[in-house]
Amino acid sequence: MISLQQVSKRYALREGDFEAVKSVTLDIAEREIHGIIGESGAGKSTLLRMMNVLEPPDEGKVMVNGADLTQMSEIQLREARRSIGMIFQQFNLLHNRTVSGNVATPLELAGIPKKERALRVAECLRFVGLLDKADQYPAQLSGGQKQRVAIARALANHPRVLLCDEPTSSLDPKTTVEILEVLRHINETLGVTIAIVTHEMDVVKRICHTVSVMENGSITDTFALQGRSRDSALPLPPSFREQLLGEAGDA
Ligand SMILES: Nc1ncnc2c1ncn2[C@@H]1O[C@H](COP(=O)(O)OP(=O)(O)OP(=O)(O)O)[C@@H](O)[C@H]1O
Repeated sequence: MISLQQVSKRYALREGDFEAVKSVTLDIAEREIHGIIGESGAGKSTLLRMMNVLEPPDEGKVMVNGADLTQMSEIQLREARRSIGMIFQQFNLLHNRTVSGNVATPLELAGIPKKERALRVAECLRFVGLLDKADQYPAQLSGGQKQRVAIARALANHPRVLLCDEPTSSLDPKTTVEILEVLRHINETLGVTIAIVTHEMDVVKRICHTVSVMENGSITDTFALQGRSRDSALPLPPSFREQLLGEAGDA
């Protein structure tokens, strides 16, 4: 479903080029929840943002749902991105629009007629349990509620893929669990493939089927959790693997 083939990303810094992602190859199967875990600065967010070419790779291919995003024109890319939703740590809501206005935004951009739009907004808000907040503004909501709005917005165009960049890092433990359950529900009931970047082991243990460990711009390990059969693409167990597999049974 998502296939990164030897993707690299360099940033030009005053002291020279810095390679944030170094020739990474990664395949995420349809309906999988794949975690990308690693320390701060490892390149996780950069890698995730390459999956919808929000960050264009300097080298390599990005295939999503059989199409090569790196070969697309801006117009084709805009169309392809409709099937790839994204959520962020800081929610990225529009503060001057109501909850329903936020969820309606991608539908407006896609040219969906008003009546159909209103029905879809209500459907998405019902899905995340926030229909009663439709007319409120983001400032009136808790962090967990804001992330639910962001999720509803990401679902509006019926995506096949959802990219999550540290979606629970601003939330308390109880709200984190609630949001992860929403993501699991999306995966199970809508069949959406999910890639989730996190530095929290608990996030991976709770919902991921497979996980990649990132260090210094490279993936050093990829393996399956929760009894899912997906063999490691790379040898040898570093500490993340031991910690995750050692306790995965309790998850
Ligand atoms: N636009 C940019 N310009 C220059 N350097 C960047 C840019 N974006 C990211 N970097 C650098 O690339 C490296 C990887 O960043 P990235 O945000 O992908 O890491 P991360 O693993 O997601 O870290 P964190 O968990 O702290 O968000 C970091 O050293 C970062 O400083």
